[in-house]
Amino acid sequence: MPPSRFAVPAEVPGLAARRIAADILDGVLHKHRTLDDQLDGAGAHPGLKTLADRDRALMRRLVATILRRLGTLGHLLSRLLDRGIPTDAPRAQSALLIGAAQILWMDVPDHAAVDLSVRLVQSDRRAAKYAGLVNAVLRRCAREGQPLIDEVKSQNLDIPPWLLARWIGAYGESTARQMALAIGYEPSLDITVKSDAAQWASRLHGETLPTGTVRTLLQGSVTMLPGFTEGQWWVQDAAAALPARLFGDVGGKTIVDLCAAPGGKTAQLAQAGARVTAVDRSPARMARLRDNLARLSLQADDVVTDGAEWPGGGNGGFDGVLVDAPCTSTGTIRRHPDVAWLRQEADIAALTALQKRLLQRAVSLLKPGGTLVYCTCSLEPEEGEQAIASLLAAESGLRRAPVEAGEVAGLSEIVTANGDLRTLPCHLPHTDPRLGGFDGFYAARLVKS
Ligand SMILES: C[S@@+](CC[C@H](N)C(=O)[O-])C[C@H]1O[C@@H](n2cnc3c(N)ncnc32)[C@H](O)[C@@H]1O
Repeated sequence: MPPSRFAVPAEVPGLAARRIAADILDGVLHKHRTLDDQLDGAGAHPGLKTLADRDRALMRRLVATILRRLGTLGHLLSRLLDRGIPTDAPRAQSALLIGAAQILWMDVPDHAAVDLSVRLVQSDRRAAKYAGLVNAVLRRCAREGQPLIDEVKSQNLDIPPWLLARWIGAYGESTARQMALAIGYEPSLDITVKSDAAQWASRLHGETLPTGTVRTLLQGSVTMLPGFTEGQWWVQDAAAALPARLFGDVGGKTIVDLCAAPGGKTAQLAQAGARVTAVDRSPARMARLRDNLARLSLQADDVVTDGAEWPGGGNGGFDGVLVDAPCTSTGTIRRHPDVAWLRQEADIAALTALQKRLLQRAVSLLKPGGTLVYCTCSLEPEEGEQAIASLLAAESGLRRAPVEAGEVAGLSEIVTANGDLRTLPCHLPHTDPRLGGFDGFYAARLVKS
């Protein structure tokens, strides 16, 4: 049997983390695989298991930084390379990106960043011939990189042009550029607590947002943090925590969560006393929902099926239905920077068709007087405002129940003129920008007559 390449003895410290980062980066950029898919579950990179916690955290941060700064890095390398990035050796490209990102944005000494990238190319058959080039370009990057990226700071190169153009169309030039700027910062860790937010904010070295979410800059594995194993809280962006609250008092009510996994909103509803039926099409994601609920000691019925086809429980309708629909996820780019480069404009049409089917089914599952909450983590109006406008135009038995600012901690800037929620990455500004911002979410509340 050939020796595993992850079992090579006495490797230079830190090289394995860079090699795995290069593999994962290649996965996103050349094989169109998501980061989630490569970091967790059955498709996870096999080398991850061999890394110490610290190296694994560094590797994740490195890949996320590169994807968050990919447009700027591409511009920089094109300025430093006379003949462009070598196209016949993907490892040369990833070694350049890895080296430059560490030099410019991470706390890694320049000489170590250059040396590790040179070793990366030397250990790849096709890229080895570029070792001298990688060495020279990264040394230049250490000397000249910062002024070169400062020159293009205002151009928002890290959001793909098609997407930035859409945001300018939807939100105006100034807001769209503020959104792009906010997405450039590393995201905080946001946590929904079962109770006593102030105590958990103190224990997790964070702060409590006006909406009740605990926000911290702690890094590393969340499973090691106090309260995780005890099931006292779960990870959930502050904006993602808002839609489930639009049902108001759910104690004893029957609520279907039609796209439920991995269960953040199911957990909120169950914690608030609802009798929840969690539906999701993905068996793997539903397994995560079950694990999460078990850790949190919360109960929900679960059904693995296509929510757009699910006939319901046959009990004459539910008090509430939540549709947290699959979407382009462009509101989550700060947390999932691969989304910016994997999504294409054509995806929007396919997803809006699915969102429409799920909404139609949700309406039929409601009893008269029941409440429908629809939300997406997308910044694209087709998946938010326009989806609800079309539904209201088609269903005369539905009316909007406008959200009041008082229901969302008085944050009137996140309530639209129609009474829907629209959070943006540039909302919730903070003196430390790493502690500011929301995921981009849309939510509407409708009532069946
Ligand atoms: C935005 S995520 C839901 C997140 C979840 N509500 C939470 O708060 O943790 C969308 C989910 O929809 C599921 N999904 C996609 N198409 C579906 C369908 N036709 N029926 C039911 N679930 C679907 C996906 O598997 C995914 O888990």
